[in-house]
Order: sequence, then C-alpha cells, then structure tokens
Amino acid sequence: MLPITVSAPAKLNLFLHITGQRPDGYHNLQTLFQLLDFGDELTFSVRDDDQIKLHCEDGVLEDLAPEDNLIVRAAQLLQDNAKDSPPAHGGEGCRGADIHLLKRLPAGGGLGGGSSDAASTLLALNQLWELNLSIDVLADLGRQLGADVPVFVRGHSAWAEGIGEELEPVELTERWFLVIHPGCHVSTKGIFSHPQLTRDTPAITMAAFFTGPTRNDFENLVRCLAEPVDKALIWLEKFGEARMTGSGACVFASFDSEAQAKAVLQEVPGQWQGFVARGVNRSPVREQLDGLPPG
Ligand SMILES: C[C@@](CO)(OP(=O)(O)O)[C@H](O)COP(=O)(O)OP(=O)(O)OC[C@H]1O[C@@H](n2ccc(N)nc2=O)[C@H](O)[C@@H]1O
Ligand SMILES: Nc1ncnc2c1ncn2[C@@H]1O[C@H](COP(=O)(O)OP(=O)(O)O)[C@@H](O)[C@H]1O
Repeated sequence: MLPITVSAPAKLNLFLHITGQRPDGYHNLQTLFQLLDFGDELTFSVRDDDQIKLHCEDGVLEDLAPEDNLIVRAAQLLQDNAKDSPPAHGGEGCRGADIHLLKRLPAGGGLGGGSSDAASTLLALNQLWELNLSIDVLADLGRQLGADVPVFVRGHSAWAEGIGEELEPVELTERWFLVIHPGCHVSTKGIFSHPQLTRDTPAITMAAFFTGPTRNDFENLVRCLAEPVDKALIWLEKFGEARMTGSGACVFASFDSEAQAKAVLQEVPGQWQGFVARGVNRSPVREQLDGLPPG
C-alpha cells in the first residue's frame, strides 16, 4: 500500500453559545463550525510491525509526550477497535504506521488542529489498513478522543449542539478569512472551568443565527485574562467584525475576496502570526479519501 498524504483542516467557530453544563461537567453548546482549506499535513505509511511512530520537525509539539499526542491516540484507538478483525492481507503486524506531521496550526489556538489531526488519522488509517469502518463508527471513535473530533471526521461545515458532536451539515457562503494568532495559549479545559464563564445563554434556532446577534461566550472572559487576544481583536476590528474562535486564542474576520483578506494580512503587526484561508463546506480530506461506506 502506497503512503497517503492528507490535510488536517482548521475550523473556526463562527459563533459559540454555552447553553448549560451537564452532570458530567461537560458543557452544552451551540456553535457553527466553518471548515477552512488550510491546516496541518499528515503522511501515513504502513509498517511491517504493529508500532505507531510519529515523526515531526524538531521543536514542534515538543512539550507533548508521543503517547499524549492525539494522532498516536487516534491510531491506537483504531488498532484496538480492529484487533478482532483479521488484517486484509493476512499475517501479523500490518497495522502499524509511520506518521509524518507537518504542523502549521498553532496548538491550543481554537482552530481544532489536534482534533483535526486525530480525525485525519482515523480516516487515513481506516483506508490504509483496509478496515472499511463507516463514517458513523469513525465519528464515534473520534468523540472518545475529543468533542471537536466528529466534525472533522464527518468533514462538513456544520451547526453543532450537545457538546459539539450533534452535527447538522450546512452550506455556507464560501468567504475568505484572515486568522491571527496573538501568540498566547488558552487552555480549553481551564477556561471551560472558569467560575466567571457565561454558561446560561438561551438556545437559539439556526435561522436566528443568520438574522440576529450572536457572540462567542468565551470571548469577553478571555479578553480579560489574555491581553494579547484583546489587543488583536481591537486591531482587527478596524477592518471588519472580528471574533475569537473556540476557546481562543486565535481571532478572525471574514472578507468577500482573497485579495481583501491578503491586503489586511500585509498590515498585521510583526508580533503576531496570521494566515488567509478560504472557508469550505466540505473538508479536503473527505474530498480526497472517497470510497468510504456511508455512515
Ligand atoms: C471550545 C471548542 C469549540 O469548538 O474548541 P477549541 O477551543 O478547543 O478549539 C470545543 O468545544 C472544545 O473541544 P475539544 O478541544 O475537543 O475538547 P475536549 O478535548 O473534548 O475537552 C477538553 C476539556 O474541555 C471541557 N469541555 C469540552 C467540550 C465541552 N462541550 N464542554 C467542556 O466542558 C472539558 O473540561 C474537557 O475536559
Ligand atoms: N497533534 C496535536 N496537535 C496539537 N495539539 C495536540 C495534538 N495532540 C494533542 N494535543 C494537545 O491538545 C491541545 C489542544 O490542541 P488544539 O486542538 O490544536 O487546540 P484547540 O483545542 O484550542 O483548537 C494542545 O494544547 C495539546 O496539548
């Protein structure tokens, strides 16, 4: 089997309302996931043993032990799930993989990079190991890795409820986004457990999103706790409506054209990283890995 190279696209949360907290501590939310055509890149090749080896550039994710990396965790979960079905080509040990990661998305940026890496791993190894698992099964495995993984497995921009796993695909006008990383990191777990987080926003309908005011319920709190996020939002607001994605720290604004977004990118102050990407309704990974049985 030849190696497979796939992308792991970023997401933006076009809005994010926290509507309550569940007995298990997780929060119910409403959000609109917008997939982007920009992300990490992963190359998978089958090993002739059963090991999962992750390779990435020196310094990238160096604080993370390999066994904690969502890529390795996704591959192991898939291995465990498939251990009772014989390998397609017979014999032992063709369910190992060498995985090369080109990391472009800032970890903990609210762009879902780790979750998308995990989803792309499930999708690519399902194909490479010839497991033939359905998208529903892969999305359920993804959910065990993180609330944001299923949307990347299903691979469509989506309206989400529950903890982010109840998904309804949406067709959004494909706009251009400028995304700025203000250089700080916001812990998702930490901010979800903050006593001052707004947790009681009334639920809205999808129609209300398109006509009424929405916000990101993390934004005001993160602005107070992380000054670089506040500064980046103030700067970006000069060019249009600026908002934070997920639990931060990245902020974004949308534009009608690539040229407009790139013109603002040129102006981004040197202390911040930025990129321009197109909003896409369908994930490039799902476009690439066709032939999966329907969920
Ligand atoms: C906030 C969002 C919005 O899309 O994105 P990010 O900012 O992480 O990109 C997500 O809800 C993040 O999803 P994800 O990053 O997969 O979270 P998980 O790994 O499942 O959970 C990390 C921690 O966040 C908390 N958590 C997560 C999701 C949720 N609906 N309620 C929660 O309370 C839990 O404390 C959990 O231990
Ligand atoms: N492959 C990975 N890429 C990025 N982060 C990862 C990965 N695997 C595990 N993580 C952990 O997940 C956390 C959240 O990462 P990420 O999904 O990029 O951000 P966010 O949840 O803010 O969108 C990181 O801080 C890191 O500790």
